[in-house]
Amino acid sequence: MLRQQYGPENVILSDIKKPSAEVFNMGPFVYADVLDYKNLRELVVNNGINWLVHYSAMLSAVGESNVQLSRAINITGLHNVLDLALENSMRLFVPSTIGAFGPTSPRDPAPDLCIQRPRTIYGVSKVHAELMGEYLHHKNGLDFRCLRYPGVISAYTHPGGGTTDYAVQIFHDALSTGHHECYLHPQTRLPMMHISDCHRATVEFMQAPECQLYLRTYNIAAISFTPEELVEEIRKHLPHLRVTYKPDPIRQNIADSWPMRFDDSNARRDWGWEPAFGLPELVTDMLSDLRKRRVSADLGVS
Ligand SMILES: NC(=O)c1ccc[n+]([C@@H]2O[C@H](COP(=O)([O-])OP(=O)(O)OC[C@H]3O[C@@H](n4cnc5c(N)ncnc54)[C@H](O)[C@@H]3O)[C@@H](O)[C@H]2O)c1
Ligand SMILES: C[C@@H](O)[C@H](N)C(=O)O
Repeated sequence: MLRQQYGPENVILSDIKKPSAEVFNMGPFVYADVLDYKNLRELVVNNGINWLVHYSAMLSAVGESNVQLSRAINITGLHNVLDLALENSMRLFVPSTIGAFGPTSPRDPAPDLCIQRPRTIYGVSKVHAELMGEYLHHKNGLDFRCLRYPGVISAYTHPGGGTTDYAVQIFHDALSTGHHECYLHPQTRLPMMHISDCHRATVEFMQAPECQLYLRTYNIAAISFTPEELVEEIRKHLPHLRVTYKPDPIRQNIADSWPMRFDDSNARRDWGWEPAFGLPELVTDMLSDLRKRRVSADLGVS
């Protein structure tokens, strides 16, 4: 989306992992480790970067299995990015998450401002990011912007160690084996969002004039569903889909501590946030995208 608006050469992607050939050929891609401050600084200075979108992180479930690494990437990495943004007067976007709330937060819905006592290192690091960014905004004028994303559902990448991963994996399974084993209880309700809505929200928020922003961290919402409801919607397209439930105590415990719905009324009021994808649209789009991808990769479709 950014490359369409600003020109492919003006948006540089980075990671520590080699991208797919498709991503690599779309525009500039560089290696950047968020733990290597000198390298980050070189990239910013040499390329005259003025916006920084900081996605690198370890997600909730995988974070619990390596707390030290998660702390390094999510907290030390964030500090590097904050310092860099301040030093070079960049606009900085950092995503937060439904995981920034905990069992003592209001869950249905969770408002922007309420008790936040998450019980995962991921959640703790995201609350830290929200607070550090807001602190540097008020103290030093950093143009820090943060959206709390729901579980994001995309056909482009495989799930990366989160608690909401089932809602992506189920589409892959539905089109391959026709069987999905779900690690959450069928009635576990969580806020979710199609990747297109997530990208559009991020770009619209980054482009919003500062005078419209009464908060620096906003909830954004689109849909909220349970595994059972998702299965019912997928079965409208693939009636043969078989789902079994085998709750994983770690991920179930995390999901039970997160909001069931998000209150995003402030984002709607201040900068005009409006989601486009409901559950039926999300399911239709995911199945059609994944079908095309499987066919072009010469994989069968169940
Ligand atoms: N996916 C979701 O449902 C969701 C929901 C809410 C918020 N978010 C946030 O969005 C961001 C992206 O999430 P995602 O789902 O793409 O996660 P992901 O795990 O798929 O991707 C994280 C990326 O960070 C990279 N990374 C790891 N260590 C790094 C390092 N030292 N330096 C540079 N890069 C490094 C990884 O290589 C990977 O490409 C995260 O900040 C996450 O908290 C995601
Ligand atoms: C919700 C989000 O932050 C991520 N998908 C996770 O489950 O960890």
